[in-house]
Amino acid sequence: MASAKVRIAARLRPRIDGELDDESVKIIHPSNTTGSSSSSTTGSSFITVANPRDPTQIFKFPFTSCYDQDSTQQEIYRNDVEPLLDIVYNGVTVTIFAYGVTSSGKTHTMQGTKGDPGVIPRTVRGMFDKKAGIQKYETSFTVSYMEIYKDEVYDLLVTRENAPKLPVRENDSGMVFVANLSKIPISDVEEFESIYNAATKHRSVGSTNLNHASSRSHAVLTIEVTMLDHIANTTLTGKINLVDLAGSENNKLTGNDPSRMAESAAINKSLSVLGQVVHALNQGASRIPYRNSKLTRILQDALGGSSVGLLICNLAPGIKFRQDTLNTLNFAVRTKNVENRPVVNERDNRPAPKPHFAAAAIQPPAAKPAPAILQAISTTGASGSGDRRARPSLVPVSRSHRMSSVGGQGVYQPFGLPAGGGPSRKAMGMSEKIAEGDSDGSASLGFGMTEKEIDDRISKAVEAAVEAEVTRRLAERERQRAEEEVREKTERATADHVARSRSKSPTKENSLPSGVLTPLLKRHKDLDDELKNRLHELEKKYERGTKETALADVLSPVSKKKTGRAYVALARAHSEKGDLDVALDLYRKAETYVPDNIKLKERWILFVIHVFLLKLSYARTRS
Ligand SMILES: Nc1ncnc2c1ncn2[C@@H]1O[C@H](COP(=O)(O)OP(=O)(O)OP(=O)(O)O)[C@@H](O)[C@H]1O
Repeated sequence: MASAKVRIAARLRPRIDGELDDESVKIIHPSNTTGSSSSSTTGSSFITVANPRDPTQIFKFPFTSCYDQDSTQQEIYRNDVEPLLDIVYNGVTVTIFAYGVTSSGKTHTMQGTKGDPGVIPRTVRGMFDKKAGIQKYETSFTVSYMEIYKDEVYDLLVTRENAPKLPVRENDSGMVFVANLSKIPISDVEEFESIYNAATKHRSVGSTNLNHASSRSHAVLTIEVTMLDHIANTTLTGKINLVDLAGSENNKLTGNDPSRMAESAAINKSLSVLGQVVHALNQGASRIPYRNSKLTRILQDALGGSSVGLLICNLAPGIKFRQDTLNTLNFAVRTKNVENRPVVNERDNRPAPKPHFAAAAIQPPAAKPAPAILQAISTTGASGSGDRRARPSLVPVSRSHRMSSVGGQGVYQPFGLPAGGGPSRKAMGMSEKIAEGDSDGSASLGFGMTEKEIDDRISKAVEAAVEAEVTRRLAERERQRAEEEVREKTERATADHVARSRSKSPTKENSLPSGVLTPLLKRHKDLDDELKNRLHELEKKYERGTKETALADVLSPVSKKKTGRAYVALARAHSEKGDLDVALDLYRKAETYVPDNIKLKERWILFVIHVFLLKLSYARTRS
């Protein structure tokens, strides 16, 4: 299956007023190219950076596209962005992101100014220009625009006061998407510009020592093009994500106040997770930490996924940025090894074959398996094959979508649609053929049966299946009812017992006999430091009787898991000491942190039953 590496372009911005530039960052073009940028075909431009600690040592970074201080917005668009539009028009998702330290020129490159527009406005114009040359489809466009601010996603196309935090979700096929994000239809460039200009004002921007209009969020603009082919009855969906990342920051240089610091911490954390994702992909790690930040979850498709990626690295020339420049270039070097497996998003709009023919006793000739990349990809980024398989597109694709892997020589070769006639088409052919029979349903279909006989067989098979399903559901309902009854009884008994012990000793429920951790920690020498610290914290908190209420909501998934584990360990320790009520409560608390952990739920229910039975037998013995 053809793969495509993430393409890299690097751009050095000009020196700005008051900035000291010792010219230690240089763009070197091959002698045979004219102008300020290399074409993407020469591949021999490179960037040199002097080591900040030892200026005699020069680091060299070769990239296919390098742009110096005199490069223009048009050059970048023409060389690196415009060729990607054909890919979008072939039903593939393209993601372009601008990366670099704060004030390195990301927003200038992506957004630009009214007089000197950047990648975003040029891309939209280019998309509309290309549409005119495509007669085959009925084409429509939509725009969506979001920002990720302090690891929360907001819709930039709604007014700020009304903008709720949007959840990032995964559909049944493992596609990551932002729920409830608006998608506005656009019919021309002017319409786009009025929406975009208004929305950009909603973006979180603040002043720092390094940039008076510094982006405090990551912004993701998506243009989706839907192409309806009325003759073939298919829909092709191409997308381009244009991402202006917030810049990494050194708080000593930015002079950030406490509120800027909080923003800065979120920015630096998400960028560091981005680095970890790239590192893990390069290592062929079994777990890629996409889920550790919203940014990487949303960009999952562009890194090791099914879209085509272009990373524009923005560099600032000032002396004070030297280390950041090296960090950015090192990130670019690592990213250029990341491989994606682009797929074409095409949906067959023809009605599915009648279900009874599909399920019939007569089996149509076995269709070849669809080249659906979705079958082969890991949907969570956390599963374990270890290879660098593509992850799914950001596009939530309906089940009827046909996803074909993109063939061809490389990312920048425009490619045609895969030839028609996939399995669904074959199945369709079959049903069409059967439907040609006589209207009285008595025509022989060449399988030794009339259509009526086939229908009878199918009806019987369906009836039997329905009956079996009804029986299964009734049994399941009965089982759940019985379980519920046991649980209710147990809870009632436990509540009575707790109430009784409370009346005897009001503080007992929250008290933790000191030293309970010592034997536990001795036994579990393998507990890591973080878990140990967490246990100590919990012990203290428990002694103070602190309420857990909203804590579970604010922790990261990893912290929640660790806290859940810590509670389980404490619960066990208490259970072994015979403090069953305390243990019960701790299990319940553990469950609030990891509500999806079925094993824990089972363990908790068993424990509740165990306590209930113990108490019952104790009560019987006493009476
Ligand atoms: N190629 C360029 N030509 C002229 N000016 C530029 C260029 N690139 C950046 N600048 C100027 O440099 C300053 C910083 O650029 P910009 O705001 O785009 O940086 P940024 O990387 O987006 O910063 P932040 O991460 O803080 O948002 C701006 O004043 C911008 O106009």
